[in-house]
Amino acid sequence: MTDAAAARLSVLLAQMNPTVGDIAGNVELIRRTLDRAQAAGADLVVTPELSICGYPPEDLVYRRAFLEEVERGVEALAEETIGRPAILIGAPWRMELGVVNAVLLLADGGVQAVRAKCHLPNYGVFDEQRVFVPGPLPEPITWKGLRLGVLVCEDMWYPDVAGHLRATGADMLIVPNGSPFEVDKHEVRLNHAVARVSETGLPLVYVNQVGGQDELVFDGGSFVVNADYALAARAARWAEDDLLTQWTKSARFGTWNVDSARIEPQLDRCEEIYNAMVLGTRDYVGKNGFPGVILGLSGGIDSALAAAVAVDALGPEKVRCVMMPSPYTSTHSLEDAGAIAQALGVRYDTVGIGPAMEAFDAMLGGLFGGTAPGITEENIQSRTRGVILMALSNKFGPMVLSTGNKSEMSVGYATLYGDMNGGYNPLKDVYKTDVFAVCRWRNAHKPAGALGPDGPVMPDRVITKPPSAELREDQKDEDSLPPYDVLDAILRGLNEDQKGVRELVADGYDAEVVEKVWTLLNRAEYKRRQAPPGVKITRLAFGRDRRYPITNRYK
Ligand SMILES: Nc1ncnc2c1ncn2[C@@H]1O[C@H](COP(=O)(O)OP(=O)(O)OC[C@H]2O[C@@H]([n+]3cccc(C(=O)O)c3)[C@H](O)[C@@H]2O)[C@@H](O)[C@H]1O
Ligand SMILES: Nc1ncnc2c1ncn2[C@@H]1O[C@H](COP(=O)(O)OP(=O)(O)OP(=O)(O)O)[C@@H](O)[C@H]1O
Ligand SMILES: NC(=O)CC[C@H](N)C(=O)O
Repeated sequence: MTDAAAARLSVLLAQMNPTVGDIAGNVELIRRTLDRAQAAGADLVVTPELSICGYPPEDLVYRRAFLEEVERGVEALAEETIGRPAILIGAPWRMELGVVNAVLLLADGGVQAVRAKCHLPNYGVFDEQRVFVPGPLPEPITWKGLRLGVLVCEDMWYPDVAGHLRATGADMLIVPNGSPFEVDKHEVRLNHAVARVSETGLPLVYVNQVGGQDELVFDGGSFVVNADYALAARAARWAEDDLLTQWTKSARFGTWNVDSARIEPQLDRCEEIYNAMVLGTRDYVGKNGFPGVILGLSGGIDSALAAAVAVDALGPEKVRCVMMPSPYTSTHSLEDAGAIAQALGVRYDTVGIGPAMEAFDAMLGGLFGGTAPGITEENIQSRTRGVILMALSNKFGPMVLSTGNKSEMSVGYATLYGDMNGGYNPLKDVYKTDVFAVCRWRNAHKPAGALGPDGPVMPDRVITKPPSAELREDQKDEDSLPPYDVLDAILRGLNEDQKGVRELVADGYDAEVVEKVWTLLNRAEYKRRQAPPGVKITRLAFGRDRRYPITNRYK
């Protein structure tokens, strides 16, 4: 593509994994992408939203030095474009109206154009109105005779920006995104894209970020929808990808369309959830510089899944598991924990907690004299395990993974400063019923890019036996909680669907059970506020998605 009369164009969708705040590192990533794009013969490279600083930069945007470093990075990249492909990059950008969430066209050695995001999302996990000002409706960027209609992420979720670009002569819509993962969200994105194509008659290029950032994970899945609504290209999910697309201009209609590109397959629900946990864990551990992780392996399903995720994310040599039996630990738990460690190929140690339990009984006996043993003593077991894991973390450096699933985090069935210890929790947004399904799925499949074993990662018995915390004789989770299928259905109603107790009772759930779950859910807010971060998977994850007061008398 060299001039206005040309009818061919090659666009590279650069689905990259930037690190928030690592401007030099991200500039280098973009520079290398530019090298590959040039080698592949691309005319234009499109990178994700705020690609130079990573998304979301949050309050870093308030810092002048940060914005200045971004500007220097942009200048350096602009110089790289002499005699090379042009590139659209995302950057927080100082303008007269304030700091905007911008897209810049770098070409021929300079910044050729700047466009700002109009719709700043401020719901769910997003807080963009806190740090950015909205831009005016953008007009197309003229480049080599083409009119590029650039809009940023949330701008694609409404008709007005695309409509204005169409009205002002855009040839195509190009959307850089920082769109975090939620189960089934790729369909939602595609539906918005097709709606914009249908309203404007223009093809649409969607480029998403990939990678983990604290509680968010970005799943990639960049794509192109042609003007006839056909999906013309789709990049890999859950991995960096350069998706090269070849475009031609129809001599008859004057429209641009992709006529050759890869279309990667869709994934099923369990594979999505599993990949989200793996990438979230890999990037949290890697981007925060830990040599590996350590976790308590009980022989139960939650720690088995956390261990499998960690091994698939980091490789077995970076995962350490510790069995910490008490007098209540069953033989099958010891056998199963050993079998899981063997299947995963991880270092496995055993540290019994019996001596600590006796020591606490002796130390506290004088003060506890005359009281019946109960939850207090059970929590001491959990806390002893937490102390052991934190000691190993301090001594050898691996970060502790905590393993509480979303059902437990909802009702507060976890011990503060005990099994809630940890730096990151891969299962935090996965309900127990999904834990079962995902374990079955992983035992039968190994996802692309996983560093763990090809075969099963845990014995079947770990999935089929009744869950138990083994904090006293013959304890089962279902002694104190409704069966997990009922509990999770009620929790999904209360959490993701924002239903009230009365609505759930009208849906057929037992009033007493719903009341109990609602009370437990509210009461556990203080625990969740002290819980480690974990990857967002559902429409409503605990964390920024759900901001409830701790001190709260609303019934
Ligand atoms: N509003 C509030 N704001 C701040 N702190 C508050 C608080 N309310 C209580 N607290 C504090 O929290 C303490 C209670 O919390 P905590 O010490 O954690 O103890 P607690 O929640 O009473 O007990 C732990 C629960 O988790 C269950 N558990 C434990 C371990 C594993 C599993 C499993 O199934 O995997 C289940 C166990 O059966 C029990 O129901 C109170 O003693 C008080 O100090
Ligand atoms: N005997 C044990 N040895 C090592 N770690 C343990 C042991 N018991 C509990 N833990 C740790 O504490 C976490 C919570 O354990 P608990 O058994 O109470 O609950 P759970 O939700 O049933 O988890 P799991 O399914 O992993 O057993 C476990 O996931 C594990 O990391
Ligand atoms: N970065 C954004 O603007 C994200 C908001 C958008 N609705 C999404 O999740 O895809």
